[in-house]
Amino acid sequence: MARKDDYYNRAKQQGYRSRAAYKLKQLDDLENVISGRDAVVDLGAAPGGWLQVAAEKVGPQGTVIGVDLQRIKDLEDETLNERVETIRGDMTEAKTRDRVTDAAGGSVDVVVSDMAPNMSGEYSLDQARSLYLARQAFETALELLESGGNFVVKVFEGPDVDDLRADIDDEFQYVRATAPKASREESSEIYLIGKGRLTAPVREGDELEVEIVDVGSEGDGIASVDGYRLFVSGAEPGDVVDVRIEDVKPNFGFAQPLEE
Ligand SMILES: C[S@@+](CC[C@H](N)C(=O)[O-])C[C@H]1O[C@@H](n2cnc3c(N)ncnc32)[C@H](O)[C@@H]1O
Repeated sequence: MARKDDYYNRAKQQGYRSRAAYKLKQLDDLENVISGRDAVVDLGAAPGGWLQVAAEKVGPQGTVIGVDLQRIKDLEDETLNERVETIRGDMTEAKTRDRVTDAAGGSVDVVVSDMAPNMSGEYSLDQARSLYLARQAFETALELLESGGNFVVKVFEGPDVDDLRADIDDEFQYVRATAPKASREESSEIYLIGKGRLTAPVREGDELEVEIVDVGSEGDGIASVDGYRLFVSGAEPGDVVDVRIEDVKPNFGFAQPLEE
């Protein structure tokens, strides 16, 4: 196994602009964040290590939009560079977020953020700034992600990270926190991965009345809640039933009738 300091040398040898490139590779190995043909937004993208990895992963039919306060130089590899667009701006400003939304054409499959504040050396201040940047990235993800889309965000460990994690969990199928091997040993950064953006109008545990309008291939009743398909076990077309939501997937969910 490579020692942590070896990532710097490896990046040099393999033509990646930063050792951070290996963090995105490891996060993607863990949770399959980026697929071929995806449209990806990369926040805090300079100097461009994650951009290179994302451009490789999306393939010739995919696109990557990189945003940073710093100017990002064109990628040396012309084939990869064709998939990439860069925006110079501050993600805490509405005008930058508007530019990103325009460039994305309204929606994308993946939002990743490696944004980090300029370090003051005072941990509590740096941590609070990191959390603020992570919250900005989360807002951007909620605005841009398609149903089923994925989100990765860096944050420094500390107060209120659990709240951020819980908020991500509410909006995705699940959330996972991890510190990739390529992070420096002394680093207090973690990455939160939100898998499967939920745009469904219901959440696990909700109770509501639904009308069964169809029957599924396995005999479950099917209700429609604002166009979202809900499978209700033991119910038949025409029934009006009070149900509890048991499981919410991006494009359909499961519910159980409540006991009378
Ligand atoms: C750790 S570096 C990113 C490294 C990058 N993922 C790579 O692989 O090369 C963090 C970046 O976040 C950027 N950043 C910090 N605050 C930002 C903000 N408000 N808007 C946009 N970018 C920001 C910094 O300029 C810096 O380039």
